[in-house]
Amino acid sequence: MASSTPYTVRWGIMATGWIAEVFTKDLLANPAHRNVNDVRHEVAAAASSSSKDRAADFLSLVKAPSSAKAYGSYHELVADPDIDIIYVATPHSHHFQNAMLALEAGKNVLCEKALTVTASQARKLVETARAKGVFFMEAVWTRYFPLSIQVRDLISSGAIGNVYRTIADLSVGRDAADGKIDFADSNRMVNPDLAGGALLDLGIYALTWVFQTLYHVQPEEQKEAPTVVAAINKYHTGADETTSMIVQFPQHKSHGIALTSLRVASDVDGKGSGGASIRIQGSTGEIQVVGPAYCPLQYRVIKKDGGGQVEVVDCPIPKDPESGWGQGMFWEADECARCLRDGRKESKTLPWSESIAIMDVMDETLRQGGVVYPEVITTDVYDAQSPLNTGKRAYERTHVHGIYEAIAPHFSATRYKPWPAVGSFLRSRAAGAVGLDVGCGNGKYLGVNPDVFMVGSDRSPSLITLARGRCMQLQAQQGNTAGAGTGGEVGGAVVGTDVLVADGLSLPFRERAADFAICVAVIHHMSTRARRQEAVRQLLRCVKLGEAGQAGGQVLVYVWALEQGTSRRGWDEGGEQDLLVPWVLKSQQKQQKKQRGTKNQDIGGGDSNKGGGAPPTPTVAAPAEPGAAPSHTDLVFQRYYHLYRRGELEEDVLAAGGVVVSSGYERDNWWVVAANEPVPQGQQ
Ligand SMILES: NC(=O)C1=CN([C@@H]2O[C@H](COP(=O)(O)OP(=O)(O)OC[C@H]3O[C@@H](n4cnc5c(N)ncnc54)[C@H](OP(=O)(O)O)[C@@H]3O)[C@@H](O)[C@H]2O)C=CC1
Ligand SMILES: O=C1OC[C@@H](O)[C@H](O)[C@H]1O
Repeated sequence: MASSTPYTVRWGIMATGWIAEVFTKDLLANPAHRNVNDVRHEVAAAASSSSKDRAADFLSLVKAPSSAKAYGSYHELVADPDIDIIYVATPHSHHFQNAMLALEAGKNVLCEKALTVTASQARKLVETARAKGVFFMEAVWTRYFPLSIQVRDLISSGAIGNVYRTIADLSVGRDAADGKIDFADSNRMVNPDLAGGALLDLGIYALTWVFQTLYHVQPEEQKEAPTVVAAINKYHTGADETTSMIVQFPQHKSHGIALTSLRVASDVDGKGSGGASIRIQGSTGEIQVVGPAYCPLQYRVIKKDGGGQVEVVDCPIPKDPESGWGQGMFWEADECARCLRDGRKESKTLPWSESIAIMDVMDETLRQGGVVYPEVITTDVYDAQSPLNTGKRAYERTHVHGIYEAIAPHFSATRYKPWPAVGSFLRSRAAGAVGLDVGCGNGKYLGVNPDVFMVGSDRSPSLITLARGRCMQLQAQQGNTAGAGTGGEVGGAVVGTDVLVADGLSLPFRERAADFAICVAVIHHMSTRARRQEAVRQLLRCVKLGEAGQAGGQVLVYVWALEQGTSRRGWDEGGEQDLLVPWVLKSQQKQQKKQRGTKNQDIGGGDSNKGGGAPPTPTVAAPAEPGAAPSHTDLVFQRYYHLYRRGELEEDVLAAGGVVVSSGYERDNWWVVAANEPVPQGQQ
């Protein structure tokens, strides 16, 4: 119902990435140019989890009005009373926690697709929206296109008879010559930490077409949840690269074939020569939808008795002539506005139950294909302080990963002696055992026991380059010139080492692959307890289980202690546990002098594994650790540490599902030897 004064919705934009930009520019396009006069949109604020500056830059990029506020955290955004609805534009991995943050704050929410990582998360969001009495919708923009509305209307009117089959494909050909996919492993498209993979990002659109043509149009009382048979090819990161689903509605005698891939393309030459990517097949005709499944611009109707005539309907996206902008995302925003205006909590075009039904299909598909995402992104337990809500990732990126990248050579030059207790642990491992060194830094532990096979991993590519050099050196020393990662028999001793870049929170090793693992001075760099516990869980996952009465694989973990009463640092019981600790990069001249005179016993929380982010901006000559005052030419990098209090590491082992074999304190560090719960005999 149109009124003379358009209903105005004030939007808060959560995240500042690609789609946030596209959507926000669409919000700012004049609705009159798409013949919409009953609603309008205002951009009230944007928030970045990285910094307030980034949010401000985003607002100026999209040309938001100067009244729009910039926030440096998602928490501040959802607390703003001048916002009616939050648009969640973070990666899929974050949707559950971020949407929940907004719903819990009593905000209406439009959340990007795929709604969540799991169906159970989607159900929790819906329950919360219902309990809070707020509007909530999944942002599948395609549903609100005039083209989609026309196609659904044609089906409902019986224009092609009973629809028995829909074939829908959304695939992008990013196959690379070296067998890889043309996305960096860290990219959200293939990174399991960000719920990457073809299905959740692209397959959702193929399923959208299956659902809006076979399910949405079913009469309410006959709505039928489908079954699914799926096949998945996994990429080396663990995300799905090609996924095919047969979605069956047995009572309606219909099949949906939903296809998606990062290897092959729906539009093979980028010119549309591949034909329609969606075919909706009815008893008396067929509708073909042309263009990418997320943003099709044409459909064709072919009737069985049409004598070869094809009706072609173009549905262009109107642009705002002033800005030249218009991408078609404004239609879903208009739907949100109308729902808010009319007091509706869910959209009839994409009801909650339908989003959940689609998530159920995706859940089952991932299950059948064996795709497993990390717990931190699949949990359906809301945590306002989850790193997904606080942006601690950015904090670690700045104060851990980036720093190790920047200081790697200096760090390595001062960290070459194995800690004695770690050395003893390694030397006591059985000959032929396979061990992991998670957060291996420059690889100083890799050659301690030449009778075991060691695989080192680290988050920092620069440190791994140094560690790789160390592997080569070890093998050369032992007469094996074959190079790192090869192993071989040398003078009776077996040499086997290899190194790779990997994040301690998503280790690429097969479950139970190792006999033991070490993780020295790594976990204290993780900025939430959940992440620290997840790191322990990952280590335990990689080592063998023990049968009743028999020890399984052991995991040695070292972390920096809060109780450092005897050290010069002055930290002790009851003090602040989360600290920034300076790393002073001495001016070159001083460094050379120091290295010549160094007797580095090298114990203390100075090692790390974390690296790979953007290089941090060091300060010059900030106060350093007591006794190490920097001069004005020194660079000072602030590294983040969580200092463990007595007993905390053991608690984390238990929380991660492990058992404590032994534990103790050694020179400013707490350590623990952990293992998995022994498996009762006969159950292994
Ligand atoms: N409807 C559509 O056509 C499209 C929808 N999408 C959907 O939008 C969502 C975002 O995709 P897209 O914009 O391409 O992604 P981008 O990587 O471009 O942006 C994601 C943003 O999320 C924030 N963020 C918070 N935590 C993280 C993290 N750990 N890693 C990366 N980013 C983080 C960042 O903003 P900040 O630092 O400011 O917090 C970042 O800029 C996805 O769910 C995707 O499926 C994507 C493209 C098209
Ligand atoms: O939603 C989307 O549509 C367009 C694609 O390029 C993008 O990867 C996806 O997120």
